[in-house]
Amino acid sequence: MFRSRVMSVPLGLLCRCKAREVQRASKILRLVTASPVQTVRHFNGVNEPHQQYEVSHAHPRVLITGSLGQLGTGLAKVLSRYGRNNVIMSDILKAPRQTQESGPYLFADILDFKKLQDLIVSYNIDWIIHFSALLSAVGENNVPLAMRVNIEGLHNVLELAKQYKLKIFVPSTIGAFGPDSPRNPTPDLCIQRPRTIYGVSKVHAELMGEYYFYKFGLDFRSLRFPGVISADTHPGGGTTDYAVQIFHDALKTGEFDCYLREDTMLPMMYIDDCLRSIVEFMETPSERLTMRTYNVSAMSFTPAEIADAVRKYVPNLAVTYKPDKRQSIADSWPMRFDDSNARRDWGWKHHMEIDDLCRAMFDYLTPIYKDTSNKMKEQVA
Ligand SMILES: NC(=O)c1ccc[n+]([C@@H]2O[C@H](COP(=O)([O-])OP(=O)(O)OC[C@H]3O[C@@H](n4cnc5c(N)ncnc54)[C@H](O)[C@@H]3O)[C@@H](O)[C@H]2O)c1
Ligand SMILES: C[C@@H](O)[C@H](N)C(=O)O
Repeated sequence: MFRSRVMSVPLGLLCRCKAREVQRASKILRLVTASPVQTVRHFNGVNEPHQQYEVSHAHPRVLITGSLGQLGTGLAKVLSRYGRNNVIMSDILKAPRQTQESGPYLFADILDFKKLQDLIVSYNIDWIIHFSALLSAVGENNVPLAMRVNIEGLHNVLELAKQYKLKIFVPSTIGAFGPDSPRNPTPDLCIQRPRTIYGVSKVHAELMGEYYFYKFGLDFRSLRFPGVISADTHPGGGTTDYAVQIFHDALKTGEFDCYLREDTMLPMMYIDDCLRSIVEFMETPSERLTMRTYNVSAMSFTPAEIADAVRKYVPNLAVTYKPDKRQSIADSWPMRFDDSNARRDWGWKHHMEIDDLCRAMFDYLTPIYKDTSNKMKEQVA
């Protein structure tokens, strides 16, 4: 459970008070700090107030970097249980109106150390959830940028988390393993020689975080995720994106071109399980963790298997397989994940299997595509 920070009594106030007044002053301060909700003024670099927000002191204040991506959008909603203004979303993109209206959203480039420092101090941050990254396929297309965002960006948040004693979560991935790792199943501890800049940057993150934990006592936590599947946001350019695209194409055209071979088995997870794992892991007391980086798993399937599952909803779906350069990335990744350590240490359990995932995707997407097609018909008529 999160323990709220103890506010210190200002020295000047104490010196001026006699004993009875000291007691009275501390009582008042205790009352003020015990109050679960306070209005906090945030200041920008020129000492102008940003805005006033009601923040809950019973819960951590969380900064999410890269929060407009596939995972951040969902996690911000899940964490709103900590209080609407306890979750600070940040990214380098213009946020949709809905995000801007749902709580604090700020521009923050992960490469800008000072700006991040300003946010952490001004918003009195307790936890950082560090999502900014270039994923596997886009990373291979721009290696220098991937090195900057995924490696330099990580250095910035690690150093700030150390400086301000924050708890920090940095996701890792099945992509942190390579062709020399055991692939079926892949355990937590084994050889890691990934062949993508994305994978290399994630091994770097795991090792740096663990180093900061042992050297400086930083509460660094990481989960290695499978390919994450969600309906409300599009994935950001990974090798597992096909498993989201198939649902959209099935509903839009009934035809799907898959860039992986039909027998390419990869670990996958539905977004709700993924987000729940982050919250449960972050809320686990440190003493229960025997490691700082854990595999988490849900299911594994091939493109042929997900196509069959999708055909229960779109029976005439036609799929063609045209492997491209993402095939060699997928061929170097785990086929199944061994997550027994996460299950043992902090009780990790997935809820969704392949049929649950298909139901959830169609429940969300079918009305949207029906609505779009009705509107198009109306326009033509
Ligand atoms: N989605 C998955 O399948 C999956 C699986 C395993 C691990 N992960 C990890 O989870 C994290 C989030 O993944 P995601 O799928 O949401 O990614 P995403 O690509 O959807 O989102 C990443 C976000 O980072 C932002 N970003 C890029 N450059 C930035 C910069 N310079 N400063 C600040 N923000 C910047 C982007 O604008 C984007 O919104 C990543 O670290 C990723 O490696 C994702
Ligand atoms: C697996 C994960 O890290 C991401 N979806 C990718 O394919 O790059």
